[in-house]
Amino acid sequence: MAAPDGDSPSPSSSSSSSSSSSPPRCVLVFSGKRKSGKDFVTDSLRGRLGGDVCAILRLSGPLKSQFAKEHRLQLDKLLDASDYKERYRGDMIRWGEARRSADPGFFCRLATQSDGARCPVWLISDARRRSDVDWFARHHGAVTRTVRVSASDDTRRKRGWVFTPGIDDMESECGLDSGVQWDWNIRNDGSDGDLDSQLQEILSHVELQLGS
Ligand SMILES: Nc1ncnc2c1ncn2[C@@H]1O[C@H](COP(=O)(O)OP(=O)(O)OP(=O)(O)O)[C@@H](O)[C@H]1O
Ligand SMILES: C[C@@](O)(CCOP(=O)(O)O)CC(=O)O
Repeated sequence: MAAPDGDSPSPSSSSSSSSSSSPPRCVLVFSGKRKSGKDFVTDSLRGRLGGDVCAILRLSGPLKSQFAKEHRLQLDKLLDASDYKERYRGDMIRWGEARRSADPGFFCRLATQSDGARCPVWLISDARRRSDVDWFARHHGAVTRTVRVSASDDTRRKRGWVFTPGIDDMESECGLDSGVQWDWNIRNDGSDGDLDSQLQEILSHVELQLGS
């Protein structure tokens, strides 16, 4: 994976950027469109691996937290799959892009400095831009793998997705439609059984990385 993201590594943004003394043993960077099931898939993987070894790190976590503070909004509702979040999505995208244009690694660095980053396995649940993928390649390249989660528009609609111009046709949703060679492509349209068999390969990889 290429790694030019333009932010200059500092002691707090290098591979020792987590609050852990040891760097992660395995980093999985997930991407997918709205309602493709990124959270569902990463929750499912963490459920199997266990919360003691595996943390879900959301790039949108520090973004939503700061956005909620500045705009006096309810953070818990921005974090779940609610209509409330969708109401503010456009504003959050624009707010985040202003930060990213000054420092493309801004949210990657914050997410990997959270408490969860003490775990040896990181599931980065929401890469949306090339700069996100490049940041992990640059700082944790040896242990980073990428996963694209897809679902048909029909499935996504059944999960509540409504095409919204200005969101679904912009970088936040389309920035990783091409240009990345995904290590795994997960099709999340069907039953739990279908998903389980696809996740098995990823779980085997993680277990190998952990040496178990
Ligand atoms: N395989 C599945 N089986 C059952 N329900 C699913 C499955 N995948 C996703 N869902 C449900 O679809 C909805 C959207 O999934 P999820 O929140 O994981 O998507 P997302 O890609 O994280 O979306 P967003 O980017 O909008 O946050 C949730 O209610 C989730 O529980
Ligand atoms: C503002 C934004 O982070 C919202 C992401 O929300 P979610 O991952 O769909 O819950 C999207 C973006 O960064 O472009």
